[in-house]
Amino acid sequence: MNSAILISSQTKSNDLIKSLKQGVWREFEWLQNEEVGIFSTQEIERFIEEEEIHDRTTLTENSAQSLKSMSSGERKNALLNYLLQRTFQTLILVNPYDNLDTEKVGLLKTKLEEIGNRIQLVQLLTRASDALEITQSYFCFRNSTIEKFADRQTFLRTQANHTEIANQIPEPIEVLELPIKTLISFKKVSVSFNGKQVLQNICWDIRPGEFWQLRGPNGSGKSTLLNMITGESHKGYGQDLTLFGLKKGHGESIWDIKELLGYFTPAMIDRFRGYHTIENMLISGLHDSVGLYQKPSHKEQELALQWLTILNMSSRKNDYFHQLSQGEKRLVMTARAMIKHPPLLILDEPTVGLDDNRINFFVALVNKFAHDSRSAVVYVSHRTEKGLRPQKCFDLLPTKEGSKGLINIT
Ligand SMILES: Nc1ncnc2c1ncn2[C@@H]1O[C@H](COP(=O)(O)OP(=O)(O)OP(=O)(O)O)[C@@H](O)[C@H]1O
Repeated sequence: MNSAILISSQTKSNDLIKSLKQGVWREFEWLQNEEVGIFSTQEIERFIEEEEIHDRTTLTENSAQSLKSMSSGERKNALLNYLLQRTFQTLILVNPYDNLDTEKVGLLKTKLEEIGNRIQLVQLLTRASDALEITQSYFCFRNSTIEKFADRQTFLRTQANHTEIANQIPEPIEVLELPIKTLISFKKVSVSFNGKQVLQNICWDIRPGEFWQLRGPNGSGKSTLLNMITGESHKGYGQDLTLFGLKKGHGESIWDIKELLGYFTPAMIDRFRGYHTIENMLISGLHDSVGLYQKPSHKEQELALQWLTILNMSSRKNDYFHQLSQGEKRLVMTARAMIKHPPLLILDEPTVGLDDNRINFFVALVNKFAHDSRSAVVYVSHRTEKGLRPQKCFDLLPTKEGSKGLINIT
């Protein structure tokens, strides 16, 4: 029986999977006796860790490329191919389309519908609209219980409506103004890896206050482009790339860049292991660290409280960050990236894994921030996020000679 279970971004999917396999839920008791494979981003992260720490290349035995250096789409394919070589009777899929471009989502759906005729699929989804057409029974995991829906229509009706944020975005303590007209300037920048051309003659200027969406299919070079801005990639050296008025490779340090940048990508949370309160986590955005390592000032605490009020978390300022759900952590980390109104804010696929309710709130927050602040915003996403209002899109269009860039005014 192919099933879909709607979960929220608060749900700890690993715990839910464990309880499903242990037969805690009557509706899924049959899972106890099954060979179960798991298809999720967390599983991919686990295999990457195995590769890095133990040098085990389970998913990439027949590939010249490491799992870590693969794009999200390539990683998903590697995991799916691995799972399909085993003899599982059931596959549990956790948000299988996260990080995939529209074409890959279509291909994966076709593949899963075909697999769903042979083995059982249990989909754990934060977005109701992701449920496969071949799904036969629909559930929701809410208040620690599993509830059954009468049919697909009732299940789909759970999707929330668009929301707006009424509060003004809090002003920063210090305004970071740069006396320049262009924050970032790529002029005919090209990148290749091991002879494979990824980016070709990219020209892109980001000016103060602009709201961009960066789009492109899996592997088109979005992260490669962003990594040249954040300093995570050395591919910008020797090219015509200007970051905050400084030509790349002319003495700028990673700290100079960090000061001017707000950045959030969900992987930051997966790698973060520290113990900090939510309040301190937010304030750490003013100090360019993840987690606070000094006593916060009264002004900083006041500012954090204003942000927590926007996030509807003001009563929880002293809770520990690691105790939050995935969705709550995302919101706190996004606000952390916004708190100092950096000249440039980069949000890299921030809504992956969030549920429909939270996505609506998140989109409203980003729209509001882009509108109220003087920060430029670059928002990376495969999905056309309903309600998001970027002014311009930078589209990467893959060709045999690497991706070309195209600017679209929305
Ligand atoms: N360090 C590396 N070594 C080899 N190849 C790499 C490396 N980094 C990126 N690539 C390759 O460059 C291409 C672009 O990767 P990138 O991660 O920038 O794409 P992306 O558009 O961000 O993809 P996705 O949407 O899937 O995250 C991919 O084919 C990827 O495998």
